[in-house]
Amino acid sequence: MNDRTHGTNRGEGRGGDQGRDQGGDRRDSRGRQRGAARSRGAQHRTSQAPSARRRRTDPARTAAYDVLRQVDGSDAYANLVLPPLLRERRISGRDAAFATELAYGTLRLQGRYDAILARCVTRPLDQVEPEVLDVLRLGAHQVLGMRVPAHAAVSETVALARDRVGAGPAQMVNAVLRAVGRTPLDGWLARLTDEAPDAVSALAVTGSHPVWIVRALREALAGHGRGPDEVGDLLDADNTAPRVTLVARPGLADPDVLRREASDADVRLEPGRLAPTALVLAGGSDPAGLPAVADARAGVQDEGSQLVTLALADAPLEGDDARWLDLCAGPGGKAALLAALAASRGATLVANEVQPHRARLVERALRAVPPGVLEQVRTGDGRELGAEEPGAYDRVLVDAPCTGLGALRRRPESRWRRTPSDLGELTVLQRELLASALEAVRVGGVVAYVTCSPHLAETRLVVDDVLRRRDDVERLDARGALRAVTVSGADLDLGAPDGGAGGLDAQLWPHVHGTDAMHLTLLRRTR
Ligand SMILES: C[S@@+](CC[C@H](N)C(=O)[O-])C[C@H]1O[C@@H](n2cnc3c(N)ncnc32)[C@H](O)[C@@H]1O
Repeated sequence: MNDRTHGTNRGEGRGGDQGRDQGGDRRDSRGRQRGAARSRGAQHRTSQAPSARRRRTDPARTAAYDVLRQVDGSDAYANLVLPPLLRERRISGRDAAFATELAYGTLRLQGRYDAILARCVTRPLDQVEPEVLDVLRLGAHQVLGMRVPAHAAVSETVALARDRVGAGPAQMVNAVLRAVGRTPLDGWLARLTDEAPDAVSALAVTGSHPVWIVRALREALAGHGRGPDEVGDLLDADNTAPRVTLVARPGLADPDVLRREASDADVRLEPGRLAPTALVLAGGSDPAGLPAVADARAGVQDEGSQLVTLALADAPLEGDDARWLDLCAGPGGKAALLAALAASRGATLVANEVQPHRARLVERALRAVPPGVLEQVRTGDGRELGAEEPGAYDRVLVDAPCTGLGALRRRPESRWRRTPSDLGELTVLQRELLASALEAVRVGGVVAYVTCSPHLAETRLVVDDVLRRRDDVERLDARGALRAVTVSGADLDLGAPDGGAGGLDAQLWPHVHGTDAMHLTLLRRTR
């Protein structure tokens, strides 16, 4: 047992502080809304006898519960369900932050909490009603992950249980959460580690990831030139809410001007650590309301996504540099950055996307781009584009559909939904899209193969397999290209050159770079 095996203190600390701070001025140290009891009391004192008073549940906790139910019951995505729900119920500011940390944190750490709850509930967990189980998970996260004092977490969660699942289950919730709270998190993690059959299972249960993902991440770390023992830190990073990062699209928004505008609107932005286009939210209100974001001169975008896009745009190229293609463009984050860069070079962009509704999102994302730069948003299968337009483009981006194992921190439930069988279909599609891109690029032109997954089957193996079938493509130095676009002086630790890709491919990591685990391979058509 070691720090890594527990693998959670760093992430938990951050998540915990965040959760508690977010309870700040309108939430007391028990994670309760300040003033709520008083106003509730006033309301009830006039109309009801004490015995008839029903305790109103905290709106933030109720919102988090409703998100969990929709994720579990309707296969919804938490990050699509929560924001409109908060808006609808007029939950804002620190209450919204509390609800967000409670919902997302509970989902991320569900595997760990289920293992702990299984040791406190008398029947097997799969025999507990899903509604009750979600209440228990929310309670466990408050007690063990958010540092809401156990007595407050228990009483608030019991009130939620009474409101949503009835008095009987509420008693059970009370007993179970008291049992959970009797052992501190470190004690639980030590016990789960001791009781796990092997080291990988111990990491999986304490770090709250499925075992197959832990295995795949260990292999990816080793395969991309890092120590497999870093996996504990990686799981921690996956369990920590990512910082909100904006892109100031070159030529459309100047990062310094954007910072000043943001500061006037009570949004504190700091320069990104790695990408010259990146600004990181350091405090204040939601940046979505900033004029530059509202009119698409800037947008929310992970710093790793910015770096790989900048690297493609700056990769050395001889001859024409006039037509660029984004083969898998929806919803348009990278296409918008590419288009802004293309505008400054006198190039044009075709953005292709197979799903019509996502193609419309691409159009929206590119609405600030000067006229004439966007040639077309093409709605079609990227696998066919190479044959339709052979040799027609100077730079091509293949941001391939993938498992998203590199972005687990921002999709709280996805680790529990993905299965190893997803890989089969995706990796066939990835090969076909890359092959099509290599047809669409001109001789001498550059293709960037990008995934937000570090899985070797989706990165190295796809590229190796496609290249094995042809002798007209060379691998370029993606690591050098990434370094060349990184803020000067920043330490872009890309690990040991990975032998399989000739030491040329680049892999970013949440625990090293603070970005999603973006993969970048750069290729050139030689003839
Ligand atoms: C990883 S996402 C791209 C993200 C995008 N580049 C961005 O930065 O906003 C992959 C996209 O590929 C699209 N896609 C899936 N199959 C495709 C195909 N056969 N041809 C073109 N696009 C496809 C998906 O609908 C999805 O929008």
